[in-house]
Amino acid sequence: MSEFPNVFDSNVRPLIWVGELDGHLSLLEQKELPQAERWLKLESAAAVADAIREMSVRGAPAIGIAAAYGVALGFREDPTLLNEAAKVEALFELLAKTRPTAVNLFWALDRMRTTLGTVEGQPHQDVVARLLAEAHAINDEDRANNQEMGRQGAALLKDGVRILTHCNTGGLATGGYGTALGIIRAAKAVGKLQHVWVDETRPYLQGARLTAWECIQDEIPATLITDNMAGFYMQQGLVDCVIVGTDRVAANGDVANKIGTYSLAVLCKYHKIPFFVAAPLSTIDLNTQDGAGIPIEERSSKEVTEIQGKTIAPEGMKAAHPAFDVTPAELVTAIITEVGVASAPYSETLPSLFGR
Ligand SMILES: CSC[C@@H](O)[C@@H](O)C(=O)COP(=O)(O)O
Repeated sequence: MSEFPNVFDSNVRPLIWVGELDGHLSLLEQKELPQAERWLKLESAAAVADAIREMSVRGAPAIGIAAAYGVALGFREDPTLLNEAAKVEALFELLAKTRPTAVNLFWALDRMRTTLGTVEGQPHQDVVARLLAEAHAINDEDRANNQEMGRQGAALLKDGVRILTHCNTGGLATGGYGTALGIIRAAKAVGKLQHVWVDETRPYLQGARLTAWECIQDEIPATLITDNMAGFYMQQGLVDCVIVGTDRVAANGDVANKIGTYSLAVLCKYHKIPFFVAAPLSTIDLNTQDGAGIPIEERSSKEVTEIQGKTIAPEGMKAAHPAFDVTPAELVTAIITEVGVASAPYSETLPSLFGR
């Protein structure tokens, strides 16, 4: 049994620091959910980098939070980093190279680098303490931002809403509560939610394994569907809106998210259904002009030819696995953030969320 507070509620938090300065990062192993609830004990930057690369932790905000703890652990492990700039660069590179698409990773590393700049010349213990405090802040702020995003998003929805969602955007993908799934949680909390259609999200099955798990824990009324059923239920008039998360929003409002998101947006356009994107400010990348500038991660073809270690395609069959796609801004009804809701023209409304 887990030594942690009940994870089977809306307090699902995949990243928990245990102990003080000499403690460790406890990470809920997402590859084993829903079959097993196992917590990994991470005590080094390399272990954190592996956990991100191998998807023991995944989801844009959660990747960023893990990387922030990775920086703190890297400095704790090796006091010589204080005097060797090349080692600091190697640490940041180790973490930055884990996954390319979610901008939260780079956002969190930038924030840790800025923090590092404020403790120059200080004793090792103090530097580690400051870095750890920043990682905690990133973790806690993300959760609070998700709750606010939930409030903002729920206000847009009608009573009795039936929502379709893709991938996993819940507590597991964040510091807690979730982005798109956070809005769904909030809609339930205010009594507006009728039902959720959960896309299984081939090939990695984040919907079937993780979102379904969170819905069961929180008693969110939901039905699991395969990705190719979305159009069927829209045609039947049983979907009022789609809400998804995102790994990176470009300055023009193009949205990168889990492969299959673009197809949903096109279906929404045909069926005249609102297509909402939940994005904390940490996922909005004003430095990337449009979707063409967003790197799309290509993952192992085995994740397509195998399901949970069992081969489903004939030996020798090639398979492709772009892990994300880009939905053009023109298909996005609104982008819901913790500081407000943006709609087209995004090149004007997104900067204004940052007070620009
Ligand atoms: C809050 S989660 C938003 C996105 O990160 C989510 O929709 C997603 O695409 C996750 O992809 P993953 O490959 O599982 O890390």
